[in-house]
Amino acid sequence: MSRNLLILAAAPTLGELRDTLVRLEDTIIFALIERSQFKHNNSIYEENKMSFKDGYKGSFLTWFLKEVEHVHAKVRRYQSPDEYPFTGNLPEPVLPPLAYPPVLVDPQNINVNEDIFDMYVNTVVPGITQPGDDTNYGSSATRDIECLQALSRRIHYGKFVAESKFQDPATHDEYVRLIREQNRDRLMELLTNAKVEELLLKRLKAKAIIYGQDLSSASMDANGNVKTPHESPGSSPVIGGKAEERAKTRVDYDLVVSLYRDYVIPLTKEVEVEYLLHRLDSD
Ligand SMILES: O=C(O)C(=O)C[C@]1(C(=O)O)C=C[C@@H](O)C=C1
Repeated sequence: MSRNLLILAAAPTLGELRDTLVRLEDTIIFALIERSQFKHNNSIYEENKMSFKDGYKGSFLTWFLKEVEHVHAKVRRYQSPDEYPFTGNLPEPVLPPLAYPPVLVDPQNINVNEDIFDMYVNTVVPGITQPGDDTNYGSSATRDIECLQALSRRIHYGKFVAESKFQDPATHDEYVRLIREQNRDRLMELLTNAKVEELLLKRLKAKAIIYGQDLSSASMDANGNVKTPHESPGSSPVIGGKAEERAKTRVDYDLVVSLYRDYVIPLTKEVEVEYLLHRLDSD
């Protein structure tokens, strides 16, 4: 179960944090499925492709992000320690500040959203969408923002994960020693748990396959019951399946797995290491 960051008396446990990361897998997979129903619509991402009546210079997506983040900043989104904006110069909230318990010690206010944005626009979108332009720019960019926000939240959760590892009595002294040495490589080794990563990738593949199935009339019998794999060989669930089977799911499950393996987990670990390297700055 995940916990409300506002009512935390102490740092969440590693188990609680991992539960939140598991839940965010669902959010991310569904957001990717939502985006993949529209074509690539590359015009959204090109700088100065569209002319804005308000004089803005940049891409349609960055303009949209700026507008959305302005509204969200006003309702205190970026005061929450697990929410990080992609744009700058945001307005002050219209509501009084909330008192978040000081769980994180984050003097640098580490924010890797630039890397997340580049990875998402240049690798994820071309991978999950069909090429071409269907002019659904607003709808596509709305889904893009949902994907970006979910990825950003997941990756910056690495700060909480790092804090709980730092506070774990079994490894605390070792972390303190490595932080004092500013030993990035050893910190990376110490915080890595290969077994957890392996299980995560297996679970993610199963989820992407199951959530990605199209339960349309072709996969139902006359009574509206879902056909089991042997009744409907062509549209069977495809755990361990081939490329042509993969194309029948709403999102390419191999792509979801490689997104996590090559970007989401490494960026989370990068956030963890950066956080730890600065953990003792104010001591
Ligand atoms: O669960 C952890 O211990 C984490 O640090 C999170 C995470 C991940 O990104 O999912 C990152 C590093 C570990 O090797 C395992 C998993």
